[in-house]
Amino acid sequence: MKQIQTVWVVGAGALGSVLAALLHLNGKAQTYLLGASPHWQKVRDEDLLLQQPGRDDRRIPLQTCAWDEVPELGAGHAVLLTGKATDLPQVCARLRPKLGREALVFTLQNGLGVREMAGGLLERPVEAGVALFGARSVAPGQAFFFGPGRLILSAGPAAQALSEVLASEDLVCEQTEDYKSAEWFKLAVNCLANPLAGILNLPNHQLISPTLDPAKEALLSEVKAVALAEGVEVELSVERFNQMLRGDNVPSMRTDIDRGRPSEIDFINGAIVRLAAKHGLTAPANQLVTSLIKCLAG
Ligand SMILES: NC(=O)C1=CN([C@@H]2O[C@H](COP(=O)(O)OP(=O)(O)OC[C@H]3O[C@@H](n4cnc5c(N)ncnc54)[C@H](OP(=O)(O)O)[C@@H]3O)[C@@H](O)[C@H]2O)C=CC1
Ligand SMILES: CC(C)(CO)C(=O)C(=O)O
Repeated sequence: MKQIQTVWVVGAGALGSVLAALLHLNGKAQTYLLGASPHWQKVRDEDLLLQQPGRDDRRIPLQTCAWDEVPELGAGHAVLLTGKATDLPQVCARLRPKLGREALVFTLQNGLGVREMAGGLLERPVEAGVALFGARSVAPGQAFFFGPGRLILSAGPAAQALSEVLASEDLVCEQTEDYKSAEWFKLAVNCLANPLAGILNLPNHQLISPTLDPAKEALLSEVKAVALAEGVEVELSVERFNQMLRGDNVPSMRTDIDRGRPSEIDFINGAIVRLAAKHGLTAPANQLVTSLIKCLAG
């Protein structure tokens, strides 16, 4: 059986910081947070402040690693790609020279085709998972974890090995043989939550307002039609979406707009528009939010 001794969490954002903290708290693998941002620097200098609704704040003494400190990564090492999909080309270019064939690589990022893109850039198979929970960093050195969460991994020995070191009562790790359905389910959630939060500047618990249900229905019906054309049935309804997104988190696309950096829209609603065209369908609602987000964030 594969075993993971060391985890390199690549991408020191909200998701990466929370995962690194959970790994650290489990204590089953040595964990390093790899990044370069002001947030990463603050964690390096002063630890991570982990905040979780209903829990006391905790300071987590995460080990950090700068890009020029990364050693050769081989057997027993796992890399979790957790930064923005838009940063993958630069991240993979830095990572590739360090990666031995035996190291495991997982992408836990949102967006369609991210796994294939990472695999192409790294010239190796990449495992994947979808993170069904919210995370947010509102100030350097701090991260909110809207847990407990679920992580659904593509089934296999690598997923088993990651679950051994990552699973806890705060994060249930599941495996699925039908990863495509899990990926599309999460994509559908993101196609509703992310552009609406981005455009309207609303947290999750306001996105569930019935006033927005027609907009969610319009987006979701197009996502489902495109998914069907791709051979996937998406088992999401607006009702289920409204039950899922009850927390205080603000979807990550809003953070992109607030920080003035490119959004992941091309991997989310933009992917629906492209695939609709490929199948001779139209996706006007997804096209609309894609152009609005591009106007706000690029
Ligand atoms: N946030 C969420 O709830 C969820 C997010 N995801 C997905 O996870 C991936 C990462 O998203 P998320 O963690 O939200 O992204 P963040 O916006 O928190 O972080 C993205 C990158 O921004 C840089 N960064 C972090 N903090 C700061 C700061 N204070 N100032 C300037 N730059 C900063 C980091 O760069 P560096 O690494 O170079 O240090 C980091 O990798 C995306 O694909 C997203 O869609 C998936 C599920 C839930
Ligand atoms: C599910 C959601 C919307 C978490 O809030 C997310 O994946 C994101 O913020 O990108």
